[in-house]
Amino acid sequence: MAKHIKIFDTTLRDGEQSPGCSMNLQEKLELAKQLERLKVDVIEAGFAIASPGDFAAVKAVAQAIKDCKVASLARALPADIEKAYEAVKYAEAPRIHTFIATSPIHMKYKLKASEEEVLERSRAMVKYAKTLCSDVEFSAEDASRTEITFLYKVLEAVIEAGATVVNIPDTVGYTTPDEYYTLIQNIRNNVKNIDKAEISVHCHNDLGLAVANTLAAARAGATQLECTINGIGERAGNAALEEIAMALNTRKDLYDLTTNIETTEIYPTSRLVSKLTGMKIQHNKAIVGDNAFAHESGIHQHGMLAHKNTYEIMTPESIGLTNNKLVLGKHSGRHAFEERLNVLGYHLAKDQVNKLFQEFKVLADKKKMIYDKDLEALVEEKSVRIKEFCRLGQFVINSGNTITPTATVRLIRNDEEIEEVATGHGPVDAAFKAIDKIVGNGFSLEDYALNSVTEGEDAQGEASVKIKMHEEIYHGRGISTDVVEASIKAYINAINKMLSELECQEE
Ligand SMILES: CC(=O)SCCNC(=O)CCNC(=O)[C@H](O)C(C)(C)COP(=O)(O)OP(=O)(O)OC[C@H]1O[C@@H](n2cnc3c(N)ncnc32)[C@H](O)[C@@H]1OP(=O)(O)O
Ligand SMILES: CC(C)C(=O)C(=O)O
Ligand SMILES: [Mg+2]
Repeated sequence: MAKHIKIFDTTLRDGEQSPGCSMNLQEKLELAKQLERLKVDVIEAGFAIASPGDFAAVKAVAQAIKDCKVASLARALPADIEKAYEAVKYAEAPRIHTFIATSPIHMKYKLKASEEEVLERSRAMVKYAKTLCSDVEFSAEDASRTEITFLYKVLEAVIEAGATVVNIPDTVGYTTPDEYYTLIQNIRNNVKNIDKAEISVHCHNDLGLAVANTLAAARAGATQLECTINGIGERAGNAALEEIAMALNTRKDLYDLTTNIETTEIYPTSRLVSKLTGMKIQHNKAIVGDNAFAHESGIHQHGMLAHKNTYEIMTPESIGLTNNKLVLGKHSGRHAFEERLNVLGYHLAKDQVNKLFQEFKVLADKKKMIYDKDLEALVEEKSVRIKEFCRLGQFVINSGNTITPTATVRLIRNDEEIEEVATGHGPVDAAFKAIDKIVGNGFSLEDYALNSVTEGEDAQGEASVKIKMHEEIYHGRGISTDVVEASIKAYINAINKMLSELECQEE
């Protein structure tokens, strides 16, 4: 009988620590609901004390999620632990996740604390967390570089203090599969009362070994695996949930382990994370990359035609990927349209689907073929998860290599038309400056990129922008066959997101 192993998703906490990957409250809620559909066991929703925005997001996730445990990270400090509990206490199954570094280098230079002090603080803070919450996870940060007998001592102390889960992080992605296997096995064999707690592992990808290390730990008897969607996370990222889940699923013969993961929700979740964070998925990424199920060469195609198992060790359908190329056209109906949106990770209210369906028909009249990426761009641009504070009326650009680029932009705000003119370094810069004049500034442009969304002469250009206000980043996307129009729409989209978030915070 296969053993069950738990999946702890930290996309909303460690994943969000990826540079440029921050999400706002609505986005975090949307992702948490998708993680619930994916059936992860634990959602680490954030680090409650890090900022008021983080606190609000952890609390909102705790209130919304019914079927997963919800955790908040906390340093081994009373104020952190209190804040974490204040946010997660609304969950059906709340967890406080407290941590402290145990390696010599972290204790000496970062914490400036002796082994005795760290041991005592670990014990005391788990004990304190237990007075608030019955489920307490303790992480020995940088465990893989910790002196082993000290690690045993700390783990014994926190288990005695009531920790329900002990996590053994490879914080800096330093270990290797053989070494990590032995570490987990040694912990199982040498730590007193280890069977009273779950053994969790948390791997980073600095050497590209995060998933391999996680799987080695699973074989050695770890009972909880920490990971993120698309492997996003601090530096080179965390172990990728989709790779772990599909490795365990595909190699049941080897691991004999089962998870609760609903694998057909993997692809939608991956797309959603990419959209929300603005972090593109490399084409050759395992499981969820564009090429993961593409067969280019003749011998492979011949093999596939003869029998799919010649070159496919899992089916695209098993991760929720169905017919990912040409999808819809102008004769498609609402049901097929909504079904495709679900596959792409968008679960929208009926009125939102109806609104988008009208837009889709307009696009389908212009474009012969509608691809997934056209649909994603449409949803993002039409901003179904945010309020439309302002929208583009019209714009005129005067540009060339011998004149100063000038833009006239007219926006519609509360049915009022407002027009401004500005010059810039190029047509896009001029248009953004004209928009700044209308909406006022106080935010800055952090990033701007332009890509072709699909192939062919009617391919659409997709602009993506990131703007920053009060340390929060807002992503905007815009799509058009005209790249200046795409850029303007992306900028307005980001501004609308920012204004929606500010309105939410005021409520
Ligand atoms: C491995 C990981 O992923 S750890 C999680 C990383 N995530 C984050 O850091 C989230 C974002 N962080 C933040 O917003 C801020 O760093 C905060 C709010 C948490 C803390 O901010 P500040 O109080 O300004 O402290 P700052 O970040 O500069 O320094 C960290 C302090 O916490 C201490 N500290 C670090 N880890 C721990 C711990 N686990 N337990 C107790 N104290 C700790 C450090 O020694 C330092 O203390 P000092 O101020 O007495 O020197
Ligand atoms: C806080 C801990 C679990 C962490 O993220 C790490 O050590 O990488
Ligand atoms: Mg980490």
